[in-house]
Amino acid sequence: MKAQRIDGKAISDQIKEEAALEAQKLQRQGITPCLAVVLVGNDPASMVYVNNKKKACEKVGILSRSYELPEDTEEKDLLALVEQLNMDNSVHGVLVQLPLPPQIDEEKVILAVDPKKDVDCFHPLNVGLLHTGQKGFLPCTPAGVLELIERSGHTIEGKRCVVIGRSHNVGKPTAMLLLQKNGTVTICHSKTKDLKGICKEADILVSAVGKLHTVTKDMVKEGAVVIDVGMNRNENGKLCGDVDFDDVCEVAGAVSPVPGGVGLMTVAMLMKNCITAAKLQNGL
Ligand SMILES: Nc1nc2c(c(=O)[nH]1)N[C@@H](CN(C=O)c1ccc(C(=O)N[C@@H](CCC(=O)O)C(=O)O)cc1)CN2
Repeated sequence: MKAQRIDGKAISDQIKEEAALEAQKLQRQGITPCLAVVLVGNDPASMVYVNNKKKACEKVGILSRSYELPEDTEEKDLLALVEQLNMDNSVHGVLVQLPLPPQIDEEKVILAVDPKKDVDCFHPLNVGLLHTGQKGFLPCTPAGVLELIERSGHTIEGKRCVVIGRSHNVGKPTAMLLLQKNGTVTICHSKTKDLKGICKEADILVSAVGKLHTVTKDMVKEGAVVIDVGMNRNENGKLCGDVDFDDVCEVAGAVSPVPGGVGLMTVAMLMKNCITAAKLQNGL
């Protein structure tokens, strides 16, 4: 059996096209959606991601405003910038790229972003809305995981879903979204006993660990949908996920690759959230 390769490029392009149509509608009403992107320091990966976000904005018709601060920026200066962006009515979304340098408390910065402009959906108020099933932003990477599953033709309702990883920004919210789609969800982590046995039961397996070779073919049920959220470098510096892609393709029904999978969806879902933010702030 050869698994379907889930095409994150095609699906993310489709979502960006949908966002572009929404942006055009807003433009016709005199509203230009605007995202402020704040980058602190010179982390090369963060610079690539921020650039990808700016390019996506351009493609969709969202204005992006870029704020690049030095590595030694003090926490109070970053908080002052966030506050200024919160108060600026022409800015609909505020995003501070993570990770931040060690002198800055990430939690404080997340709390400082106005929940109405929190297009990352990291603020506890938005996390609370998500967990109680209320309307609001959806966290970009987890929402991207669900879109990859559904838009590649797979349903979640009634399926056994296993998420490996319990991070606040990816593992937990992904599990929550799968639950909201009526999946039967298990979260596994570093202390889980019999990881292999639990994974082998999964119809939908999501790996968000950040460790090479976390998922091998002996852990995968025949025909399962496997979504790889990992972002790792192998010994040659090549970007790889958590899943042994070729190996797992021999048993799975569908697998998302890295690169070309969830990462692209993160940016596409961010575009959707920027449109949502612009609409909400204009009473639409
Ligand atoms: N404020 C935020 N910070 C971070 C987030 C986030 O959602 N908000 N997520 C990650 C990084 N990230 C987005 O910021 C991100 C990671 C990967 C990709 C991506 O397009 N990946 C490509 C490969 C790109 C490459 O070659 O390096 C892929 O998987 O195909 C986009 C965004 C941490 N910080």
